[in-house]
Amino acid sequence: MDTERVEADLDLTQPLFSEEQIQTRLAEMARQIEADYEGRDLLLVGVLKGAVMVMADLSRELDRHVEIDWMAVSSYAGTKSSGVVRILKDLDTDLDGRHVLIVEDIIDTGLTLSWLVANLKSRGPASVEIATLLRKPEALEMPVDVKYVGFDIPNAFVVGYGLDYDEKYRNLRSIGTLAEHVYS
Ligand SMILES: O=P(O)(O)OC[C@H]1O[C@H](OP(=O)(O)OP(=O)(O)O)[C@H](O)[C@@H]1O
Ligand code: HPA
Ligand SMILES: [Mg+2]
Repeated sequence: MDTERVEADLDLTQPLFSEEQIQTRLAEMARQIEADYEGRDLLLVGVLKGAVMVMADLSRELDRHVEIDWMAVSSYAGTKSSGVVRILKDLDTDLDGRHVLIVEDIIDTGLTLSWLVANLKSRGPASVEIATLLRKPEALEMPVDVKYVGFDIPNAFVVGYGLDYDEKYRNLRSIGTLAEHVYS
């Protein structure tokens, strides 16, 4: 299967958001972010690897200067959150006095982001907010205060546009739900 084109896997997914729907929503979020951070420096912190596509498109939609940095944290094995968050790669940037906007692909249980927000807040930033493309309200286990949400989605495993199952499907332009028999 790995040698076949990624579209061959599309029969395993149900479409949820098209490329166009994603880009339209990101543009709306960008307008909000531009207004809210007017006159203030802004540091975008992307969470590897899932947020790569959101960061690329959201940051280019912003009509202003931003800095971009990355963290890699991991809590997932397969389709289940382990609840234990590890830093795999830390920021290169000192957060002292900075306005930080975390850019994420998805908030599922909230374990990753609740941990990450607390971690970044301990570094003396002026502010820490979250922008996520997707959120699963029914899956939330830890409360997370999210300022910018693209779409609230049902509690099913989704792939595409950065989101993976077993490191695959990240390069799909659209987002779909993965057929349950693939991972159960
Ligand atoms: O709200 P939660 O239940 O904590 O889940 C959300 C997190 O899980 C995914 O990352 P993952 O750990 O799979 O790493 P990846 O981005 O490299 O795929 C996703 O990108 C979020 O960071
Ligand atoms: O639904 C999901 N899909 C892919 N990765 C994820 N990480 C948390 N939730 C998800
Ligand atoms: Mg993942």
